[in-house]
Amino acid sequence: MKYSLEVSNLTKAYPGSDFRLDNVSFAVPQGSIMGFVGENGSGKTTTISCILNTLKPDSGVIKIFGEEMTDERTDIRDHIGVVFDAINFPEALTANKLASVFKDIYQHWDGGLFQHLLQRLQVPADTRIKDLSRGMTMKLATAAALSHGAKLLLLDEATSGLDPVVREEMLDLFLEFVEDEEHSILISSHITSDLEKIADYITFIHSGRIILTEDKDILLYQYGIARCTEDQFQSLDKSEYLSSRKRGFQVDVLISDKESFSRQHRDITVDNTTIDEIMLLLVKGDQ
Ligand SMILES: Nc1ncnc2c1ncn2[C@@H]1O[C@H](COP(=O)(O)OP(=O)(O)OP(=O)(O)O)[C@@H](O)[C@H]1O
Repeated sequence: MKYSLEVSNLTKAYPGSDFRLDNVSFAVPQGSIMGFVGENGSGKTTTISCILNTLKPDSGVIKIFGEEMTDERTDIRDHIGVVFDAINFPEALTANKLASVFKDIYQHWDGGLFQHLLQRLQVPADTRIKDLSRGMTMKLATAAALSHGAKLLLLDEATSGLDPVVREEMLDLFLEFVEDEEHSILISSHITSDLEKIADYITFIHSGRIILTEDKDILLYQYGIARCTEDQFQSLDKSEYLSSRKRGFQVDVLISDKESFSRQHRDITVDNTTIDEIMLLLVKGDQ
């Protein structure tokens, strides 16, 4: 399998902070969308900043399109499109002015595509950025990220705070971006329903550590939550589940193969699960 992004044993500590990225490893296959989820402060932005080389990792290797990202490889950065939650475009500029700046910065800037995306997303090209709504600014940032020949998009909370209609438009664009099987996306988001719609894989991070990377369809269709009584739970072998969480008189148990579990335990109810529930059980439950 070819990978657009490979992160291996990445570590990063901040002076004066207890937080530490702890041997973070995961990979984004070419042509796919990887959802990156974790609670506030789990290390998503730190990881993405290290990938972008805007933050210097303490150790670890980051490969983009199979090549190691170093300070010198500015050419690789040209192929990475970025949309962050806090966009910091110069506020006095309009989208059209921004286009003339990007034309000089990016070797592969496609002005026609940028105008097409502005029209499609209904972003006014002659309004100053400071007068655009937050949704408009995020759409503008996305149009820019998609217009300089990027093959890998890094999206850090790019859809947070946007209404469902705008989010749907953005998700459609992301799906179209990866359609040719060459482009890939790493997207961090707290809106896990968005990731359920578009992601091919999900990586969970907790306290600076990767706790699970899995195919999304396996998570949604093969994983499950067994709703056990205390007695039923006590009868289970630890090898049969990933995590458990007591809730009143019930114990929720995360299992990785609900069909095989149900065959073994016909008396236990097993529900489908969601990315949110899996995260809760992995983070709050007992392993
Ligand atoms: N410059 C810094 N100096 C010290 N600590 C920092 C710095 N930047 C981030 N941190 C800490 O590192 C931890 C991880 O932060 P990070 O922004 O990577 O988390 P996140 O998963 O992106 O969170 P969120 O979902 O809230 O955006 C947090 O505890 C944060 O306070």
